[in-house]
Amino acid sequence: MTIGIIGGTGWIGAALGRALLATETVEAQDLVILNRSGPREDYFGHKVQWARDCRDLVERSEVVVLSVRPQDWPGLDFAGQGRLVLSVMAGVPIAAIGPRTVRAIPNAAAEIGASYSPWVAGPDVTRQDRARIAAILSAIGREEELTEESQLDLMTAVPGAGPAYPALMAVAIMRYLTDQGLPRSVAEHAAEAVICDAARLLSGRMAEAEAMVQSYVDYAGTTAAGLLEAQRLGFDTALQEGFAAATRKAASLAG
Ligand SMILES: NC(=O)C1=CN([C@@H]2O[C@H](COP(=O)(O)OP(=O)(O)OC[C@H]3O[C@@H](n4cnc5c(N)ncnc54)[C@H](OP(=O)(O)O)[C@@H]3O)[C@@H](O)[C@H]2O)C=CC1
Ligand SMILES: O=C(O)[C@@H]1CCC=N1
Repeated sequence: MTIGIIGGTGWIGAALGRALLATETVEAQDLVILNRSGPREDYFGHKVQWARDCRDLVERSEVVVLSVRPQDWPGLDFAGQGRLVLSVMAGVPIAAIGPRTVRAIPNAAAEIGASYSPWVAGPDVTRQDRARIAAILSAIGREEELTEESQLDLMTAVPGAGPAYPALMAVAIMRYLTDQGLPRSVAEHAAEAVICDAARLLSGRMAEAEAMVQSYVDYAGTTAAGLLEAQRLGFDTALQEGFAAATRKAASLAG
């Protein structure tokens, strides 16, 4: 299968291109890249094809990945020519791209093969197309087909943000500890212990998240004191409002 990535040197496009090569989902000679800044001799240790423009890329590709920023989409001289298209663009609807389009929302954990990439298929996407899309997205992590395109704005707002909200929490943890006089290095270790290590207890057990919070509250110790005060001051409300603002922004990108 030949795969072309428009935006293949960007944050998500490069993570996908690198993963497709690393997992041998595509051979280097079957990967076609287009960007704004021009060809590079080396693409993650491989010699790939570089397209002159969108038309050239589409002609050389069986599957075309669209990975430019939403604001660059209107200026892109793109015609799918009936090809299977995988768009990762936030906010750009299937109707604006073409009926044989799958829209997916990956996240930055694609860099380490740990993205969650929900996707929705357009009306002309076949069963074989779906299998191809699943194979491509599996190179960067887990994929899941959803039924409604409107669900993708929610996916953009929440899992699409990748490590952003955990990073915000890490910053808060480190600021609290350094404000109390701890060395920055110790604060970093403590934040990593919470955000990266302890949170692994939830892996594969998200259905138990509410019970986990409740078990700390019932324990009535130091963690309960902290959780209850954070909730009283609007911890949950602030996150709900943040997610809602991100969802509104995703919905507004369609113009
Ligand atoms: N970043 C994220 O966490 C996520 C991003 N997305 C979506 O993925 C898409 C890509 O985002 P991201 O990778 O972050 O963006 P980047 O800005 O990192 O990458 C954009 C890419 O598009 C290329 N490009 C821009 N304009 C053109 C053009 N006219 N012709 C050819 N190539 C062009 C750029 O080339 P050059 O480098 O040469 O300028 C670059 O390779 C977006 O639509 C975004 O909504 C979805 C989920 C998560
Ligand atoms: O922050 C952003 O705009 C990108 C697109 C989707 C998620 N992250």
